[in-house]
Amino acid sequence: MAFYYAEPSRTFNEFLLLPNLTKKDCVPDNINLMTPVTKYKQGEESELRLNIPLVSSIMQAVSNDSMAVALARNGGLSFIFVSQSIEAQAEMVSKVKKFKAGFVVSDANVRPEDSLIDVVKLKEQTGHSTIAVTDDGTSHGRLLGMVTSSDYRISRADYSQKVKEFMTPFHKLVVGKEGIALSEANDLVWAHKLNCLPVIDKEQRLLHLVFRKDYELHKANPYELSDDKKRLLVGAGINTRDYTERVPALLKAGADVLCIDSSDGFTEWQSDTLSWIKNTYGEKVKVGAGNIVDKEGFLFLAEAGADFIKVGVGPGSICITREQKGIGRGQASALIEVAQARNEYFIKTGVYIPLCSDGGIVHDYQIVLALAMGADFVMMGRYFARFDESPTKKLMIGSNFVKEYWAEGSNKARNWQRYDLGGNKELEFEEGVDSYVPYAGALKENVNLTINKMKSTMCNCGAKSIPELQQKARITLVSSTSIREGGAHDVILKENNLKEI
Ligand SMILES: NC(=O)C1=CN([C@@H]2O[C@H](COP(=O)(O)OP(=O)(O)OC[C@H]3O[C@@H](n4cnc5c(N)ncnc54)[C@H](O)[C@@H]3O)[C@@H](O)[C@H]2O)C=CC1
Ligand SMILES: O=c1[nH]c(=O)c2[nH+]cn([C@@H]3O[C@H](COP(=O)(O)O)[C@@H](O)[C@H]3O)c2[nH]1
Ligand SMILES: [K+]
Repeated sequence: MAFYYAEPSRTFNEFLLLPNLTKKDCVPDNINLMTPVTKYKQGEESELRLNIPLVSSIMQAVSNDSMAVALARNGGLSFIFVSQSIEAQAEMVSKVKKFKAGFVVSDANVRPEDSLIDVVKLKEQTGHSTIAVTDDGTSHGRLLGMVTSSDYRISRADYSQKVKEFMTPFHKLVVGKEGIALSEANDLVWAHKLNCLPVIDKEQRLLHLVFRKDYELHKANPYELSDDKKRLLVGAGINTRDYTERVPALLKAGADVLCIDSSDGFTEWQSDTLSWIKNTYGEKVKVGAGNIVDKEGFLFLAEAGADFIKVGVGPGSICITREQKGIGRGQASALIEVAQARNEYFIKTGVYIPLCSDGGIVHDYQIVLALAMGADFVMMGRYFARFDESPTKKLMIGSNFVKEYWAEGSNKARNWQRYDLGGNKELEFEEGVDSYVPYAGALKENVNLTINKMKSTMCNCGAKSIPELQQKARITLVSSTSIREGGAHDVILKENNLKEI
């Protein structure tokens, strides 16, 4: 006979946190959001920790290198999406590892023999008006000059004119030498009234550009997440098919942690993948697994060697897996049961396995709720897709800006070879939708606001750290009428266009 759960499965929306005594030192400045990513033994510390408990989803529409850089600079971590070729994914990882704050790789480059028309086209394509002239037209070729808008006048221009005739030649450029510190580069920018300083190596090859306008961006990032060589941390998704080739390539590119990306982690595909990684590399390579929604799934992946475990089947904003396959569980119920299993496992074995709550976060407070329920960090897709740094197009719909956001199980994402499951194409069905999300601006401002709100909630709960919150939180179910009580009610909201009379 089938097994029946006694309780219905519940979502984050059905719970609230109660205030605990807030002591006077429990203020936002004193709240520590550091959290473990990978498993550790009792009395030891996790080898990989986040400064804020947020990671971005393993999705084409969310986690590329620009998202990874922005998020790591603010204390969280991205897992670069796996639904692309091994080479392309490794290249993204490598870009994050090579990132140096304030030093950009030039993305608009020409050869001296190219013409003004090429410059104009390139400017249109990239949106950048500072163009490097290198011997081979690549971003790391030998630097021969620079072109900016002030070097030519479109109205009078002869489009066939060669770049070498109007560029600012190398001997007139102020340049920085390889190894220059950002502060020194900025001093040169200011001393010579430059807009851009090229940095070159001993062979005069172009390495980076340092822009005056980026100066503001170089302000301290107190949460920045980096390794012992001051390189940003980055994660990468893997699948249960091509891991013998993908994992070595990602590690070579510098990935700090891996995570198996799947809707269903309770499979022998996953235990095989984990075994292969641990047998090949031992414990030094860290890999998360999932997704699961119950104690059985947790224990299976824990025994298989997962360094962290991801919880969530079907809660995501773009997910239709529950509708399509009838598989899933309310995210709160899933997390509560898995967290209890994790705590029991810790008591029994002395090994603490961090949990990641994946999908379904709609309000900032729900992040705190997920942490209070036992998650160590949360993975979000919709949240991050809204920002400038996500890989998707920003569009105008009506009078609003939106960004594209599509599911990994949508046809759009599946136009990628791993979805050739060998079966009849006509029998395939989508497990996610293609959508838009409201555009929200830069990651930094949004994450700062979210962190501020989370700290405020934690102050009410009298918890100065995530472990303390997990210990102390008091959580209540809410009835549907108390949800109504929680919003503005029985008043006429002013923003409802009441004109003054
Ligand atoms: N968290 C969620 O609720 C959901 C997430 N998704 C996302 O969609 C994407 C695709 O997820 P899935 O379809 O679960 O991908 P998947 O690659 O894990 O599984 C696809 C299919 O391939 C099979 N399979 C896996 N490894 C195999 C191997 N080595 N040999 C033969 N067959 C194998 C699986 O059993 C499954 O039928 C992921 O990005 C996932 O995160 C999709 C649905 C729900
Ligand atoms: O049912 C699904 N079908 C899909 O095609 C799909 N693609 C992604 N995901 C999962 O959704 C998470 C992001 O959720 P949010 O947008 O709510 O943050 C992600 O982190 C994934 O766990 C999918 N789930
Ligand atoms: K399964």
